[in-house]
Amino acid sequence: AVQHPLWPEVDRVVKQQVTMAKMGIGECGTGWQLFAEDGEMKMYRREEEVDGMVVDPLKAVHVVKGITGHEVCNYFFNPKYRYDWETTLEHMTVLETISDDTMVFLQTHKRIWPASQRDVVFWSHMRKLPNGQDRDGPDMWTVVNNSTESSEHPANAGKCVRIYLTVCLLCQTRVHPPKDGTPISRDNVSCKITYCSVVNPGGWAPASVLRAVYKREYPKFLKRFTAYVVNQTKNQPILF
Ligand SMILES: CCCCCc1ccc(-c2ccc(S(=O)(=O)CCO)cc2)cc1/C=C\c1ccccn1
Repeated sequence: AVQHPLWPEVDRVVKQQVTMAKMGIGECGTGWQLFAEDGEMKMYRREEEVDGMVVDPLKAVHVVKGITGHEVCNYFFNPKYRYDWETTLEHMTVLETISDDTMVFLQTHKRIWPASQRDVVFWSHMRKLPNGQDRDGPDMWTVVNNSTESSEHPANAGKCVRIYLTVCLLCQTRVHPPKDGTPISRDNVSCKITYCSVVNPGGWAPASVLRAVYKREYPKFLKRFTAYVVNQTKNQPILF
């Protein structure tokens, strides 16, 4: 089949992001600070600035009972659910459907005072990853979102400041088979979620405002999103 022009970049960025998401915090270089903790969820950030702008990389690790990596990635990737869980989303447009696992989105996010409103254009790709070492272990699933250009939606042409982001959601399903050989239920599955993101806020925004936004929004986002998946799947057959 003829390759889409974005495909080589998608494949390269996905492999690079998955490699980094798999690395423990200790292996990801120095300077990571634990800035939020809530039960199984741990959120780390590194203070980093590019051209005087805060681009603090974020890495969150969470373990959620009762859901699988395939289910988590479906609800994160599929646009039909996004308004249900993405609280800062004002508008989302699918600019292009490249394949059933690769799409291009335009999103405008609610204005966060005193900064100006932001928008973002990114490709999003969902993929099952071979689990390599232990053959019979459950697979890993990932969704990678990466900013891209759109000639129809040039950056900073309207009221919004264009942000640039790379996001990786990496999910590993864990199955704890019941001792008595009864069929596996949702009580026997859990999902280890690693969420990595680097957001360049585009135009200038005060470092204190950005860091306050990230500190408030990211824990809220991950808790809300995972609770949403638990609620959506609780009475459905398990999707491995
Ligand atoms: C001054 C404000 C600067 C930036 C505001 C902002 C805009 C967009 C985004 C953002 C965050 C995650 C994604 S995604 O993971 O790809 C899921 C799909 O929506 C896409 C966009 C982040 C943020 C900044 C903070 C912030 C943090 C967690 C939640 C919401 N806002």
